[in-house]
Amino acid sequence: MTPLLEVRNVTRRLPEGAVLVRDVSLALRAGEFMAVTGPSGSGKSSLLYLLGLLDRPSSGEVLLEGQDTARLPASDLAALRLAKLGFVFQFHFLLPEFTALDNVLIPIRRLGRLHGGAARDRAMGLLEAFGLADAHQKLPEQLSGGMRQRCAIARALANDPALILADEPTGNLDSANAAAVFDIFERLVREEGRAVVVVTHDPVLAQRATRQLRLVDGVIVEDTGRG
Ligand SMILES: Nc1ncnc2c1ncn2[C@@H]1O[C@H](COP(=O)(O)OP(=O)(O)OP(=O)(O)O)[C@@H](O)[C@H]1O
Repeated sequence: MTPLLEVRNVTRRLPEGAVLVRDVSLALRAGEFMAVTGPSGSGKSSLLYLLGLLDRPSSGEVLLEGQDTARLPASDLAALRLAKLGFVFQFHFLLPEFTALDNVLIPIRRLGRLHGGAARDRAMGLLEAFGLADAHQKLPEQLSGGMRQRCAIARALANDPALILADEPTGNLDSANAAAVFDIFERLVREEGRAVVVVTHDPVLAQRATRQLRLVDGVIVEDTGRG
């Protein structure tokens, strides 16, 4: 079966020559939960941006559902990200002037597959699933840190992406809220068959993933899912 996402011999070099990611190849399938670990500056975020079509490799291929993305214009990449990928970052990036509900509704409306009540039902369903039903009219600043990050995850799932990419999503959370975020990721993988890639510094949380990818100096030094 075609992998959800495949990168082949991907290198990302800065114009002045520094190499952030060097000759990385991997395939990611539905139902995989992959933790990306490695020392600070080892290229974890750089790799995640390449996997998420937020950045382009200097060389190598990035295929989403078998489609080569190399020559797609930026607008097509943005459309693919909106429809097929969900992102969660260390900082929630919720829009401060919009309610929790509107933050989840905005990507649904931008994609335009669901309208009116159906769009609202989808957004409310996600907020309910993450314990935010009663908070749907609150602004981000009125939510706790854990609630904000769960709202950011609800937003990442708004358009039903097959793949969720998370960069240090628990970096600003206490251990209970961090564990709750990983509980959600496990559920998305086990019960819904999505794929999750999570960059984390936390070795205990990383062990909850089903696949471990370790980077040093932009190179994969361990990938338990290879083979
Ligand atoms: N656009 C850029 N311009 C210059 N340097 C960059 C750029 N992007 C990344 N870097 C540098 O490349 C290296 C790899 O960065 P990256 O953020 O991918 O590492 P990381 O493993 O995610 O690090 P951390 O764990 O500290 O977040 C770092 O030394 C970083 O400072």
